[in-house]
Amino acid sequence: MIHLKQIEHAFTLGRKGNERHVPVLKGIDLTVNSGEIVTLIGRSGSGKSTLLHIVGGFIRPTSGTISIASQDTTAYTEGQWADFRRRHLGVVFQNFQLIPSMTAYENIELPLVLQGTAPTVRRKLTLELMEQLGIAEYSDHYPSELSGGQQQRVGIARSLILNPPIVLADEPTGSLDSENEEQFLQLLKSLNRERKLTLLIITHDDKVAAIGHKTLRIEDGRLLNQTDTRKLEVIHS
Ligand SMILES: Nc1ncnc2c1ncn2[C@@H]1O[C@H](COP(=O)(O)OP(=O)(O)OP(=O)(O)O)[C@@H](O)[C@H]1O
Repeated sequence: MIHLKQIEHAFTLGRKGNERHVPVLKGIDLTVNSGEIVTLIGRSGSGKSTLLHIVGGFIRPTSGTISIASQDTTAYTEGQWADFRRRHLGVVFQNFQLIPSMTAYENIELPLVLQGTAPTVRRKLTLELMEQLGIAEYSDHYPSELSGGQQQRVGIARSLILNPPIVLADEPTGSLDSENEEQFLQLLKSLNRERKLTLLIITHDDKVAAIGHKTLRIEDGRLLNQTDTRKLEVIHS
């Protein structure tokens, strides 16, 4: 489903004429199969976010190839990536990125509005998903009126509303307490089971890493070992 081959990335720092290239990713090969949860663990600064931003098309790698859902996205323009993301990818960020002036309901509905979905269909889909994620009662709440755990659920609902087959999550439990973290991890596991959602999650938290069918460790821009913690068949049975 996601195939990265020999991805390298260097950031350019410094003024023009005096630039420095700082290599951050140094030849990453990564495969995420359909219906799999892959967790990527590593220290701060190891290159996790850069890698996820490359998979989401927010950063163009210096070299290497990217293929997602059988499409070679390596040379996509920003416009092509935006279109591709709408059809294939949901993205959950650590700080939720909810729009403060919109209610929970409006935040979740927004991708459907932008897509031009009819109001009655929008309402049905949004309410159904809020019900499924246990946030229906917070419909009229603004983000500032929600707890961290509730905001995170709104964030994931918004990333799921267009029913993407793949979700990318950057430190999704970073600001949750342990009880909310546990609930959120259960939610991700059930979405994986019920919707066969493919998940790529980056984290520095062992508890989050443990929900992966496969856990990869990144160190100084290189993937180290690959641990198949459990077999997919066992998880899905
Ligand atoms: N836009 C940028 N310009 C220059 N350097 C950057 C940029 N973004 C990241 N870096 C550098 O790339 C390296 C990897 O950063 P990245 O954010 O991918 O790490 P990370 O593993 O996600 O860290 P954290 O867990 O702290 O979020 C760091 O040394 C960082 O300083």
